[in-house]
Amino acid sequence: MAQSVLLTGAAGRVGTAILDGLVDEREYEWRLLDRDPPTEDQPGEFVVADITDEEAVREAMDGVDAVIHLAGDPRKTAPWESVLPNNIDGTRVVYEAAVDAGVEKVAFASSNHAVGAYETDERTPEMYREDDQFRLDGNELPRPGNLYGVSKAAGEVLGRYYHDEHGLSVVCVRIGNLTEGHPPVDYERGQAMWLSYRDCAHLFDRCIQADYDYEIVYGISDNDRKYYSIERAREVLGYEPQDNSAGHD
Ligand SMILES: NC(=O)C1=CN([C@@H]2O[C@H](COP(=O)(O)OP(=O)(O)OC[C@H]3O[C@@H](n4cnc5c(N)ncnc54)[C@H](O)[C@@H]3O)[C@@H](O)[C@H]2O)C=CC1
Ligand SMILES: O=C1O[C@H](COP(=O)(O)O)[C@@H](O)[C@H](O)[C@H]1O
Repeated sequence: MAQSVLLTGAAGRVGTAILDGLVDEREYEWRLLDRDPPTEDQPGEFVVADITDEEAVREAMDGVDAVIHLAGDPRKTAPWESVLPNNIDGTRVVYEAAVDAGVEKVAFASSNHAVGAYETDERTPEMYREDDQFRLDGNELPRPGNLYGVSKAAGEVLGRYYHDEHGLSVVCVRIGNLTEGHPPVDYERGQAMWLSYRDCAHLFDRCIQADYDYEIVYGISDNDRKYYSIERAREVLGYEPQDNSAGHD
């Protein structure tokens, strides 16, 4: 039987990359959720709801095997008044409803900004370059450089709690810079953390398919320039990225 997957934040950029890459490739039964109604035909049932609405999220979770949780405020400048409800409380609501519905796995869209403060003046810009050996691998403590990053670190810790106390399988994907078609231009940091649309779709597909307990992995393509290791994503999820920001100049 096809696995049923709830995709929150389905109308956004990451949601679009995932759906574009997987709809014809995989026989998932998609349930899509976003507070913004769809503007075109969708490949599954579309629930218009806010993730802070506990009852609506519970209903959307019914019969679901796995959740890809993307909904939230993605702005690095997002104020506390927005990240507290949308990114922190909304994420708690999603995990809680997943546990209550007996969902097996949740993949949480974390961010490079959960660890942005590792990019110190002493390390940059050298760490964005190919010959630099500095790597973050997911074992380091969060070190956010803004309140958005704090909210993503909170989502990761909530996932740890729902795994340890309730047995939910959780993978937190610290997504780099998702840009369609080509890596960011004239932006070394963005090139080091580029995630192509097809690698993004493949990575979240692996989050649905693989078995894990609690994991933090980096979501970037196989870039020559990098300061995030993708080894854990390869080992645990079977992630095999095809793109590289090198060679796009
Ligand atoms: N695009 C990127 O490069 C990166 C994205 N991320 C994370 O990935 C996730 C998706 O990001 P994007 O697709 O780029 O953002 P986006 O803004 O394009 O999509 C987010 C979607 O979530 C929905 N949403 C926001 N708050 C909601 C709420 N309270 N209830 C229901 N729906 C809500 C919005 O309507 C929107 O469709 C976010 O959590 C973001 O923090 C993390 C790192 C990098
Ligand atoms: O978490 C996010 O990170 C990406 C990349 O960060 P940036 O500081 O290099 O722009 C960002 O584009 C995205 O909007 C955000 O959600």
